[in-house]
Amino acid sequence: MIPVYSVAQVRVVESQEIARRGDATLMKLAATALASEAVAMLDEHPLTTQSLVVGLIGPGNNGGDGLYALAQLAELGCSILALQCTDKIHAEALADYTKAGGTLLPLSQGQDALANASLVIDAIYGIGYRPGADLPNLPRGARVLACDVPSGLDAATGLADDDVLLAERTLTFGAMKTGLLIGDGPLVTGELSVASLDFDFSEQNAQTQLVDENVARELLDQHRSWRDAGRHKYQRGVLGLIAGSELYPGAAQLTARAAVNCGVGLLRTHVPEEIAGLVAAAAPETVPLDDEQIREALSSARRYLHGRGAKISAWAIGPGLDSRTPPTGIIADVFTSRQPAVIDASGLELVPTGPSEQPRVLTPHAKELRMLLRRAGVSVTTEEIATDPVRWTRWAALAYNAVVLLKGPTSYIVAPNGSSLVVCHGAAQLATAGSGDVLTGILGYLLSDSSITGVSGLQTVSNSRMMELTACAASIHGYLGRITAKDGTVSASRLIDRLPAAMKEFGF
Ligand SMILES: NC(=O)C1=CN([C@@H]2O[C@H](COP(=O)(O)OP(=O)(O)OC[C@H]3O[C@@H](n4cnc5c(N)ncnc54)[C@H](OP(=O)(O)O)[C@@H]3O)[C@@H](O)[C@H]2O)[C@@H](O)CC1
Ligand SMILES: Nc1ncnc2c1ncn2[C@@H]1O[C@H](COP(=O)(O)OP(=O)(O)O)[C@@H](O)[C@H]1O
Repeated sequence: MIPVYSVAQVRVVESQEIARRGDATLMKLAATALASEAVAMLDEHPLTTQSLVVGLIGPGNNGGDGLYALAQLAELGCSILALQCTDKIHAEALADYTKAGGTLLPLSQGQDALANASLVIDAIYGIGYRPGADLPNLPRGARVLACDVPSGLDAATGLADDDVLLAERTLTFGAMKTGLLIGDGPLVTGELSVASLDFDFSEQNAQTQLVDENVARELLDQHRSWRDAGRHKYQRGVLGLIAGSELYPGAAQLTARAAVNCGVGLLRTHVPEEIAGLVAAAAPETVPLDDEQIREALSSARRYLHGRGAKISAWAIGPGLDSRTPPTGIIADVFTSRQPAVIDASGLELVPTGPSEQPRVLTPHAKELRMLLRRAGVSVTTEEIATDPVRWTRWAALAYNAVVLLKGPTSYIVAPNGSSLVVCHGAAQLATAGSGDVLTGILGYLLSDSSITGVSGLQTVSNSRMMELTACAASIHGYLGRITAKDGTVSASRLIDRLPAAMKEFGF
């Protein structure tokens, strides 16, 4: 997990580190990390003067980082140019840069250089940014590496000015900062990484934890064993899907196909008779599940306490249910079980508030979260949710005693105890009908697989593991969106077609 801190916390630790190691040392360390990120982006071995790196230099330490990095890049062999974007400039860094043979021009004289640049380093403003500055327009297609924070983004609030400098990559210093992950942050940072510079955050409590793809891979690997290869399909895990209606016949098919393409041991589907044929045709691997069989599965799961095998390992409830005629009774029975469940879409209208024995993940988008909160007696607008998403998601987690995943460009995963995870940097094209149904299929599958949940016998899945698996599902979904978007427009069906390849990337 990558701990995330507020800008205020970063400032506190930064001042301790400056006292310990000195300002210039830290800036040079930051610059070295920035220069090597630039080298990685140029992807030229060895660097030649053909590569021109242009630095946009601001008035404070962020500009200082940029100048030191340019000086280092000159030593590595590429052409460099600094463009002064504001009246002030960091004097010591400028002296170092000039000593390395660097030229400084006013921004107004740099248009040709910007048009020819192999790479632009945005070192105008970092965490000292106040909204409302004049920011330069860059040529279309410019490749931008942001130093610490894209200029024009408020690293505390995540709000970006309209003319924020969009980055292909952002290298942030000291620690991951909240504003890079909330609001506009994920839309403007591009690929995001941290150069920790060995800052000591041991006296600070992280605001939340970021789960990126590498972290997701580690979390998924935690309970895998070579013995997994010996499991039969029931041991692997059976997912029970309660979904679909004549009104929304597609959603159940999408979730079913997604779970099947994830490689689920067995998928059993409870859908209305009218659409059973459609679901079977869309996912012939599935086996139908009627009311009686569900009751049998639930009772056999209870008997499991006395040694008999449970037939369903996890549940996915809600995609495409008609909220006017849902199978209320059978769903209420499932809610009394101890098998983990993911509950989405109209299923959210049925989930009870209060304590429960079932480990649950609710997956609302903002409007559904508002509905969940209303059902729990809390009145809030979607605008209020957007301003403080973690707070309102936690309210729902508390009211429903469940892990709640608030979906959107950034996914917030919050447990009743207030702990939270963040997943972001999925493709914007994931905002397409049915993509949430695909997510439900992925998460349902993860919850059903014993080697992923790490539970056996009488154990039930802890909320912290439910959170981790929810973050893994969101991470796989984000990755899936990105690889699908690479070679064309995105639809839920195209996402599903790409799932086997995406799952392989996560160790399946
Ligand atoms: N944290 C760390 O661990 C490390 C941090 N390091 C680096 O330090 C950076 C922070 O440096 P910083 O404090 O000098 O702030 P920075 O963003 O350069 O800008 C401040 C200047 O911009 C000005 N200004 C702002 N908004 C404006 C506006 N709208 N319109 C006009 N002017 C505006 C502002 O003016 P003022 O508010 O003073 O009037 C001030 O002059 C950080 O991002 C990272 O790169 C590394 O070196 C080492 C490790
Ligand atoms: N702008 C965006 N960038 C990245 N991911 C997004 C964006 N908007 C939505 N998503 C993701 O797309 C999915 C949409 O789910 P949902 O709203 O339930 O759609 P549906 O009900 O049509 O299936 C969620 O996983 C959400 O996190």
